[in-house]
Amino acid sequence: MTQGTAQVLAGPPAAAALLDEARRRAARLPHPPHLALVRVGEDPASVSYVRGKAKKASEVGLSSHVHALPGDTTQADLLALIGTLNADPAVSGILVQLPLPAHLDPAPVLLAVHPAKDVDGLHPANTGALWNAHEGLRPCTPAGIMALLAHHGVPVRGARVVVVGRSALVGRPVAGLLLNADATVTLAHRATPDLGAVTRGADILIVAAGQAHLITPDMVRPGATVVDVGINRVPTEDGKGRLTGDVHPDVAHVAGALTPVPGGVGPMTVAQLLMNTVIAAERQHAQTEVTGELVR
Ligand SMILES: NC(=O)C1=CN([C@@H]2O[C@H](COP(=O)(O)OP(=O)(O)OC[C@H]3O[C@@H](n4cnc5c(N)ncnc54)[C@H](OP(=O)(O)O)[C@@H]3O)[C@@H](O)[C@H]2O)C=CC1
Ligand SMILES: Nc1nc(=O)c2c([nH]1)NC[C@@H]1CN(c3ccc(C(=O)N[C@@H](CCC(=O)O)C(=O)O)cc3)C=[N+]21
Repeated sequence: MTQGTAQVLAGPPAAAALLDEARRRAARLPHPPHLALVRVGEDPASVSYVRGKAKKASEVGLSSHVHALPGDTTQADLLALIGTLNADPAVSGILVQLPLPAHLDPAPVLLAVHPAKDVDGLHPANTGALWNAHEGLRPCTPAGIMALLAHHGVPVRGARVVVVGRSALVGRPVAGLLLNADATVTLAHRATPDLGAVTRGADILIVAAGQAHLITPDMVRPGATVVDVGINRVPTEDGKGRLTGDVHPDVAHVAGALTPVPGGVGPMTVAQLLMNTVIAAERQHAQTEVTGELVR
């Protein structure tokens, strides 16, 4: 049997287009949008992601500040910082990097971020808006996936889409965005019987399970578009480890198109965060023009 190789849906060129738009729109505002990045503790992945976000922010002309809190920060102290950032008119967007240390409860923290500054799109006001197709800030990875599909010309309207994973950060919101874009959406999770039978029904398969190589070639419809959201660190001989996705590399012989890891969804997440910061700043500016102040 001759096997094909899937088209690579590369993240960097699609992210560059999004970053260009963010840069252009930021330059039209009277002040550069400001992103407050809140990190608690020293989780190495979080340290590296937050550093990457701050670096990209400066590249598109946004200002940013990393609020690095010690690992033993109390819930009250974290909420107090968010309150200060909410009240500061110079702050356009606030991102609290997840996961938080185990002694902190993320739900009240996400609730505390003002919805107009919630550039992660995780406040219930924004998730509710998404599910009802109302205006709001959209979560970065899901919105980044939509931008990646659009950039590469993958049609969503009418497509049968299967999303593996139902987290608040990825699975649920990407399903909502796809539904809003007129896809027929199925959500699968650990209690889904015969996962392969479900995923084989997908024209577009989105995998956000956090399980290295969960999706094997037999689980993919020939010619399908596969979006691999998973970021799994696997050990290597040199001890440094390497990143791999939730999709087995051999899926490239079955799929029509496939996002790589790294270099697929990851760069879109960061670009969309900066786009969201610009959108938040634009809306705050428009509101200030009308009312003379930011309504809270
Ligand atoms: N590239 C990027 O920008 C980003 C990448 N990620 C990565 O994406 C992955 C998912 O992240 P996140 O959504 O936060 O993870 P969570 O662990 O919060 O959620 C994982 C979901 O996958 C489901 N799942 C896990 N194993 C299976 C299985 N064997 N069969 C079916 N469903 C399964 C779980 O089901 P159940 O609900 O039943 O437990 C759950 O709904 C991770 O690797 C993460 O690192 C995350 C954010 C951004
Ligand atoms: N409040 C919150 N919002 C998030 O958006 C959020 C979060 N918490 N916690 C963790 C996850 C994970 N996440 C990623 C961001 C960038 C890459 C990324 O840039 N990845 C590169 C590789 C990076 C590398 O080499 O380490 C790539 O895939 O090419 C990956 C993952 C955002 N998350």
